[in-house]
Amino acid sequence: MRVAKVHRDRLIAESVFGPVRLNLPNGASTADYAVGDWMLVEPDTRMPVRRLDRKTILQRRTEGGRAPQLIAANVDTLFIVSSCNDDLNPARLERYLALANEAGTTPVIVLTKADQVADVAHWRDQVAGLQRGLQVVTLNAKAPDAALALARWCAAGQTVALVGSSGVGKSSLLNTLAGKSPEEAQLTGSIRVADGKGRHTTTSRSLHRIIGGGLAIDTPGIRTLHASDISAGLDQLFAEIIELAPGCRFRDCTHAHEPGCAVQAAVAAGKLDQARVERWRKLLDENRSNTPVQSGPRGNKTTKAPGRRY
Ligand SMILES: Nc1nc2c(ncn2[C@@H]2O[C@H](COP(=O)(O)OP(=O)(O)OP(=O)(O)O)[C@@H](O)[C@H]2O)c(=O)[nH]1
Ligand SMILES: [Zn+2]
Repeated sequence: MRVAKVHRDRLIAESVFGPVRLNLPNGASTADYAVGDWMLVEPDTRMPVRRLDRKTILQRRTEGGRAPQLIAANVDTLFIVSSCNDDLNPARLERYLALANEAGTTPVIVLTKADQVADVAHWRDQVAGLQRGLQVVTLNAKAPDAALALARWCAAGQTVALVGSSGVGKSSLLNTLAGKSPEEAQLTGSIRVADGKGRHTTTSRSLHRIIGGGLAIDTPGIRTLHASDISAGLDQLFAEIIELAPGCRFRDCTHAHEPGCAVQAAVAAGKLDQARVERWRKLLDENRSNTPVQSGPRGNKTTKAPGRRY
């Protein structure tokens, strides 16, 4: 079965027979499970036997949170949704890219509301350089052909997740991917679930079947994202800067003020955007101050992560 919804007190999974409420053993926490998890379940008791190893895991730390909060598991592609308008924010998109990289999912930037602008290339150009090899799709989230534009990531066996700020068109896009008109979406936005007592309760759904045969996970509630617990994901995001560092005169160069700095030289030569370097530094600092490091023999002490320099 595949976990479709994680509530504080219960887990709903999709089985070949439809949605099923799982029974967790005493003391088990639903917070240990993520939407998208694959579970072996004992059919009679509906108790989990085992959670299968995760291929990818999207997670983030909430303000003051002791453990990262699981967002979604086994996501192949993360659709990072933004719109062709002035709300488009490179720093915010870079946070989502770092999240995707760290999780092991392939990020795709989806720019909605392309039908409302004359010059789509202008908006595409603003995001294309945010990561090497980054895939960018521009579309109208409400038009049926949006599903076609994203079809290569939505085939059977594929799982996508959607993230992005409020109002960028995630719900619209999800409905289009699911092949639903807005009226239908209103009616079918929730599913009926049989609980242990044979009653039916209605719950909003997080795992959606989409045309093409894949599955989509929506992620309501991720309004703001702060970088934390990221390591390789940042190096991948800012590869063009990281690769310059060996050319600096000092091995512990901070690329801020040192003589012989290859990063500053690239900025001066117009090969690297100063704003991009500043965002990189800010994200590194943010990640560092939000990431507790485990220390001590039992790993129960939390201290600030040591400064990491390139
Ligand atoms: N013209 C046009 N309108 C769009 C597009 N995408 C979304 N909209 C409209 O923008 C508004 C917000 O879209 P939603 O799909 O509700 O956005 P959301 O990201 O789900 O927002 P939250 O539910 O707040 O997270 C709605 O009025 C949509 O009809 C698009 O590509 N083109
Ligand atoms: Zn340097």
